[in-house]
Amino acid sequence: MTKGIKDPRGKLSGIAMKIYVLGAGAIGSLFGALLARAGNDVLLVGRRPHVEAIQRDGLKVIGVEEFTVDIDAAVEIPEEPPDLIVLATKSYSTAEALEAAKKAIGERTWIMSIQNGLGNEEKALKYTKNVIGAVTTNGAMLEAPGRVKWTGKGITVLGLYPRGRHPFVEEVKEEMRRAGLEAFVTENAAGWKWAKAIVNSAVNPIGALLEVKNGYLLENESLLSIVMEVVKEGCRVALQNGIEFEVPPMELLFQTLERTRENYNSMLQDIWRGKRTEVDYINGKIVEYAGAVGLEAPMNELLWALIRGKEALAAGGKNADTGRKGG
Ligand SMILES: NC(=O)C1=CN([C@@H]2O[C@H](COP(=O)(O)OP(=O)(O)OC[C@H]3O[C@@H](n4cnc5c(N)ncnc54)[C@H](O)[C@@H]3O)[C@@H](O)[C@H]2O)C=CC1
Ligand SMILES: CC(C)(CO)C(=O)C(=O)O
Repeated sequence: MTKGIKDPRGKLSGIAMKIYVLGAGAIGSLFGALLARAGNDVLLVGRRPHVEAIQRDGLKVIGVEEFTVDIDAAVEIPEEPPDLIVLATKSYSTAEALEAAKKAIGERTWIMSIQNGLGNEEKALKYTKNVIGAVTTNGAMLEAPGRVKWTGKGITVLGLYPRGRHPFVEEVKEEMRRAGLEAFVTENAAGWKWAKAIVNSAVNPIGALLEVKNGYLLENESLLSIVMEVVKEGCRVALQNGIEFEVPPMELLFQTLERTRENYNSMLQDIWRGKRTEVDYINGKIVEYAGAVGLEAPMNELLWALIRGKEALAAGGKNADTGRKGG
């Protein structure tokens, strides 16, 4: 287990960054564990069962790599401003999490969203101009309190949000690389966030409605053509909103489906757990941005409504086709 010696300022001596992970669930705990193992002063801010398990036994990482890290964890964010807040809640928790964290957002504090969906960085920009947008294709799952599974090694693209460059972004990229995360800087963070959201807007709801692995969408011709039409609709909305792409979403779609053939997507997993999904911040946001520029987004609108309906059924514990209780 790694643990540094705190200096009078409360920073671990000779440590690169003081980092709070706000919303330490699956992906936040993975990023936090890796950054802590690399010697950063990391605090995970999460929910009680997970926090207490970490305080008792450290945080165990399994899957791609296996290690245990002795890392600070708390249910409340401290007032002392860190260098970096990694925003890792689900998108529907962002507003509340940031409002609760505002006491910790100092003049020099940066906020980096590693979330899926649209609108998170805009919420962070209400508190500071120091915002980084990041897209990660790493996969993580919280197996139990105090234990996170690194389910898939991917890349993380990060940049000053909405676009541009800043030396601090390069520093974060270097820290992520030192931590064993494959990280790259982009000057077009907004374009990457939109490209990922457009891929999610097509893959997640269709995979969730049919309850199939991502690979099935590749193998079934008629389904793939629908997925591609949803991607095209999202691209039209993005371009009309002035978004440019470094990687075309259609290319990212096929890369993603190939790489994650065996995945049940996160929206389907949330539905199976009877949890709220992020559909409002994926398909819902695309519908909102379409309206803002006088466009219609009928496919996103339909998928948004269908997933809301499926969420309601799952929350009520009913299975649509039989009406029987449970899965
Ligand atoms: N899990 C994954 O493999 C990946 C997730 N993402 C994205 O990252 C974001 C987080 O996803 P997950 O880690 O899977 O979700 P999660 O639900 O496992 O983790 C979020 C955690 O934040 C906690 N939380 C919410 N509000 C809080 C607050 N105010 N203070 C403290 N804790 C709070 C929740 O209770 C939860 O434990 C989502 O936008 C997701 O789409 C992106 C890539 C991969
Ligand atoms: C890329 C994809 C679709 C992988 O499953 C994902 O981001 C998710 O499941 O939310």
